Amino acid sequence: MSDVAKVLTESLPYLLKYQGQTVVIKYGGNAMLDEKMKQSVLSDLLFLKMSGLKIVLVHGGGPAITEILDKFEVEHQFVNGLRYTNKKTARLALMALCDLNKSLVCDMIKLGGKAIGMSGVDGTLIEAKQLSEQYGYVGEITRINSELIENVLKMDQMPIIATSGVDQMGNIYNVNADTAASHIAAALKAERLIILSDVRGIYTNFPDESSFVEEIFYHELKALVSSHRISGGMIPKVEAINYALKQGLDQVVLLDGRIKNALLLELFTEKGVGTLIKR
Ligand SMILES: Nc1ncnc2c1ncn2[C@@H]1O[C@H](COP(=O)(O)OP(=O)(O)O)[C@@H](O)[C@H]1O
Ligand SMILES: CC(=O)N[C@@H](CCC(=O)OP(=O)(O)O)C(=O)O
Repeated sequence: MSDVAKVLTESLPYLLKYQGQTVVIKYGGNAMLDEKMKQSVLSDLLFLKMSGLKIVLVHGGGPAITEILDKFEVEHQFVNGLRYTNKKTARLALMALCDLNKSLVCDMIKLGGKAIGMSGVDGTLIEAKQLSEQYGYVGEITRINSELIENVLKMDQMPIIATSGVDQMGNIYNVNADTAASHIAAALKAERLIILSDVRGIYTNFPDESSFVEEIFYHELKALVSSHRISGGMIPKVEAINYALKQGLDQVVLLDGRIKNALLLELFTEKGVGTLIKR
């Protein structure tokens, strides 16, 4: 059998396994910076959709938000991995994320796919309230309009979601994209949540390459946060993973969005390439 035929044949059990399953993919802003890799990730997402998976793409855009804030000379800083946000920052974050959102939709169309881009503000997709005064207009999610996402999926379109939130008074909140992805996965009762970042996975002693782990239990991950071996943007990810696992997902996978075909290797081969976090 040729190598190509072998690969195709071996993918059959996975195609059957994932048929009709909902998979939420969180695509981080740092992993999106390389244009070539971005196109490759989008092409893998389209491949997965055409293979019968219900793909929901939730994206971040930290670097794009930073760029726009710098351009408008708005001061910004991160506290515990979350960006302190005032009213102006929340609007500029929405602006940057929506711009990115539409460019992802255009890229998907160019690849031959069908996608609908939405922010969490549209249709109150992500309803939020103030998390704490400490962070200003950073949102804590109070409800996900899962019906809206399900309807988009029913239309055979890929939902692409920018994660700003809104409250009943029309106030805009800056919602961390990992947090949003975990709430969306839980609300949709998704089979899987995959977080695409700019790191191979979890390191028990970051950045020591030899401390990379293929599998880890959540309680072990939590211990790494307590001992300060997990920091920065990884902190909201750990919180998000906790939420998803508590809400019933069996596992969450952290993957390097800069590895070519990481998603296909993770879903369609025996051995994944990232870190699997279990309950
Ligand atoms: N123990 C750890 N293992 C892996 N990454 C870690 C760890 N502690 C901190 N990090 C940092 O977390 C970063 C991922 O978070 P972030 O930059 O916010 O990504 P994204 O833009 O994908 O949301 C990694 O690039 C790494 O610098
Ligand atoms: C509250 C908060 O920190 N919001 C994030 C929202 C974007 C995000 O989460 O993007 P990444 O996934 O690329 O990090 C921010 O302002 O950067």
